[in-house]
Amino acid sequence: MVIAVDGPAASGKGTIARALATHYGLPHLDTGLLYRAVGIGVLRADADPADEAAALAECGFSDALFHDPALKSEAAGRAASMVSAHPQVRAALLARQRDFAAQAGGAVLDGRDIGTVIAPDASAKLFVTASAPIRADRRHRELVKLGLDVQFEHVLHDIQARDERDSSRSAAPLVMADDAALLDTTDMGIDDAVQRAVALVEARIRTAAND
Ligand SMILES: Nc1ncnc2c1ncn2[C@@H]1O[C@H](COP(=O)(O)OP(=O)(O)O)[C@@H](O)[C@H]1O
Ligand SMILES: Nc1ccn([C@@H]2O[C@H](COP(=O)(O)OP(=O)(O)O)[C@@H](O)[C@H]2O)c(=O)n1
Repeated sequence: MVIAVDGPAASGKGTIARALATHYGLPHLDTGLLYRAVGIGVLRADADPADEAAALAECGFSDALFHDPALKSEAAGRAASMVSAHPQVRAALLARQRDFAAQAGGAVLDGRDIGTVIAPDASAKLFVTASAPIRADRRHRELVKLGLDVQFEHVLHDIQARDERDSSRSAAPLVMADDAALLDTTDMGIDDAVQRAVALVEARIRTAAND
């Protein structure tokens, strides 16, 4: 079984994807980490994330980079959002994600284009969202907990800029797949959101079994 979880920044998609992976005993891939790894590579090379060739040169990173705390920073998120708009970068990272989705037994992946591009035939697709101020509040708390000195207004502005960039790019923009179930977590705590996500996946599986 493949479960696709997409949505904008700090909507809770990673939390939900991890919980679904535990619930169904499936491996999980946070695909945002791939774009963050390229973004941080570009920044460390003192290059411009808007430069497609410079971004493409950073696509050969190893999985070890996923554990680098710098990937969590706002700067990495911003750079990731810029490098992810380059079609050649998306193409370079495609096989890694498709291979993960195709492994025996299935997988859970979260990102922006899982249900539309990476795993269009996924058994269940969720599109997780929440209002921008709520998402900014969650991300702000997360960054403060990590010991980073960031202002709420700055995080909100960053999230809104990323929403705009991710939704308006021509290569695999952030859009809800036609056959995805919408999960708005604005007024839900984590436990409620996870319970609702499991219920939506179960409903999807039941419908598929009856088809
Ligand atoms: N429903 C929720 N209510 C409150 N906090 C949440 C909820 N879902 C996630 N969070 C918290 O918000 C932050 C961002 O969640 P995360 O799952 O990483 O989002 P995303 O993967 O969409 O960027 C984390 O600190 C997480 O614990
Ligand atoms: N499948 C994906 C995952 C992330 N991304 C890009 O990578 C950036 C960082 O993704 P992320 O999932 O780590 O970000 P958050 O939602 O956790 O803030 C996003 O703003 C997107 O531009 C993408 O284009 N496609």
